[in-house]
Amino acid sequence: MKVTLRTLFRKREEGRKITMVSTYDYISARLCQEVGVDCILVGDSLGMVFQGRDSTLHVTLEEMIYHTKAVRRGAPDTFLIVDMPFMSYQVSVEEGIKNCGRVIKETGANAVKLEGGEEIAELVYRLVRIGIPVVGHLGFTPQKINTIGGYRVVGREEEAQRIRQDFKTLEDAGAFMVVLEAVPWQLAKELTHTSRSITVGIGAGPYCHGQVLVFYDIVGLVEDVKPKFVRRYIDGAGLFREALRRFVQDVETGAYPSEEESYG
Ligand SMILES: Nc1nc(=O)c2c([nH]1)NC[C@@H]1CN(c3ccc(C(=O)N[C@@H](CCC(=O)O)C(=O)O)cc3)CN21
Ligand SMILES: CC(C)C(=O)C(=O)O
Ligand SMILES: [Mg+2]
Repeated sequence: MKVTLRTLFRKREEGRKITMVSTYDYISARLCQEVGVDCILVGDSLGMVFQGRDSTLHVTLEEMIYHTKAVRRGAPDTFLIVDMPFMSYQVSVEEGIKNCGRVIKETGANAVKLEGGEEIAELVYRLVRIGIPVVGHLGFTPQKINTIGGYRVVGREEEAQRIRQDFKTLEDAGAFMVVLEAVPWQLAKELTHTSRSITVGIGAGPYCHGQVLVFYDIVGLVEDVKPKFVRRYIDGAGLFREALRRFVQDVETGAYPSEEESYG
């Protein structure tokens, strides 16, 4: 069954949690759909996780489109959200609309995600009226790493009021969902309980309507960063290393391939 906006809001109304995974490829997307993940986000975290960059700032629109097409082939029925990359929607409302429109037309995604609050409100309003569902992203917003000044919780003390205001502004502009990243759980709880939209937390505590993590974090393949909020469900890197070691050993010793694994 295809996941739609209505499915997601029905889940919210019934008090059932919404699941989202950020991933970038066909194989992992297939697995997500198979186990019933509601939403896949093609996150611009691919700049760090897939490309090995030290921030998300270098990712291009073409790269996001390329990965989204692969993910869509693996997960045709999942609600698919594309993270709009840095500088693809900040220059002007017109350019933002053009780029978001391209993404939707070329990839078959269902929605776009934009970082920020008041500064993107006009764009959010226009997109929603055009017919493009918008996901907001508040708290720690990686595309502002250089002004935020590194990885940290955003929304303690005076910053909380800014986030409350931005949250309301996004909802008023028509955002149907808001990702809350690295905000104090008390603030995420308050926003969730006063919201019309769907809140999805990452490092925002247990009270959001849904939770999102990066696929490669969930399966323990990311070893260079381990934010406090990540739960690694298996030691993927350990399992993969072991498999590779055995392959190398088998080739070197002649144990692979056998005649049965060959063509006569
Ligand atoms: N693999 C991966 N998972 C993510 O969740 C993720 C990315 N990459 N890249 C894009 C953003 C950046 N994120 C990050 C990356 C690192 C920390 C981190 O190192 N946090 C530490 C230190 C915090 C501090 O210095 O105060 C932590 O303990 O949480 C947090 C969020 C979340 N997103
Ligand atoms: C972690 C999620 C929210 C994200 O923005 C990403 O993967 O880029
Ligand atoms: Mg992102």
